[in-house]
Amino acid sequence: MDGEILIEARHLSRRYGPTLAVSDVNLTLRKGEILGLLGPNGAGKSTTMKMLCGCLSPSQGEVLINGQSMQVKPEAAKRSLGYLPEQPPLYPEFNVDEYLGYCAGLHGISRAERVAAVTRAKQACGLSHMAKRNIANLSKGYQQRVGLAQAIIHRPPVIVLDEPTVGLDPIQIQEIRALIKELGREHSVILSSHILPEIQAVCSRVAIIDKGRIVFAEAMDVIQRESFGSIVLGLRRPPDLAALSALPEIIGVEALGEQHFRLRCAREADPREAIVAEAAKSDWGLIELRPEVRTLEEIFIEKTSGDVLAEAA
Ligand SMILES: Nc1ncnc2c1ncn2[C@@H]1O[C@H](COP(=O)(O)OP(=O)(O)OP(=O)(O)O)[C@@H](O)[C@H]1O
Repeated sequence: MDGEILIEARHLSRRYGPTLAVSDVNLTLRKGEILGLLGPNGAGKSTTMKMLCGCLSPSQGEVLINGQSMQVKPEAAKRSLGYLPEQPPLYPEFNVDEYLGYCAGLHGISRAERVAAVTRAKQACGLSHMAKRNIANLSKGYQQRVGLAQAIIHRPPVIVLDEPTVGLDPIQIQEIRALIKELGREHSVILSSHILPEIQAVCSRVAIIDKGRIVFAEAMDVIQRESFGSIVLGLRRPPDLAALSALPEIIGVEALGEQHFRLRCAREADPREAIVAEAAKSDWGLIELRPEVRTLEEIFIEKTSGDVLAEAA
């Protein structure tokens, strides 16, 4: 994707004393993207999000928001950014209008423009009918909507959401995911989560973080296309492996048994037709041809299995 780059993290690292929580992370968020930062507990998601938002200084590296360096020009960088931390910064004794008006003021929105800004944010987050309700009396789902409304009150091009559905019930989770997708039409979004279906439901791209490092990053549609990354082939009269390796767009061959093979396909390739044609021509006796689906879950477990096993233990 070639959209304008709105967040660029370059070689970000962060230490807490002896703990290296984030190590040499490079990330980009482009216009129009919803990027999911997925990782097991303790992987470094929150630390990364805090550094992206300028709430925590990196031990090393740099963050650019809309071309402005968070380290050199934090005010300019923060103007382009809305942030919903894991614990939303709500004042329970305020009503929704009061709180959002206060947040608008913090973002430097003039008094004359505040009412319009609050109205717009309430509308975008489905809060118009809750305007006079005290935040303390709202359900957790509606409190999260208020958290999202404060993140977009100054119409930033980018919003950063740290674990936005934690602690919500299943219906609230569906609603907040739908709302994030809706906000993604107007804003580019980066959200962190340790919930795979969340990333699958909401994001256009995923980066997996494990032990402070980005171990995988790819567009969702490529993952779905690439889930077709290999083919299991069964042949009654197989040739030698070199002949299978020579098939078009095959980049690796593994024998699964005497008559079964796993063929790894080149990125975005679909060599099925060519394989069938060659098998017929060379009389290999084709008995099976099955694309293998590699789900995000499998990729996640493969890339983070150490942690998952440790957690299970
Ligand atoms: N203030 C701190 N002081 C010391 N260590 C910290 C601090 N904050 C985080 N850590 C450690 O840094 C590592 C990364 O933590 P972080 O909160 O960024 O991970 P996370 O992926 O957001 O996890 P979770 O999903 O559990 O919130 C963990 O080992 C954590 O214990």
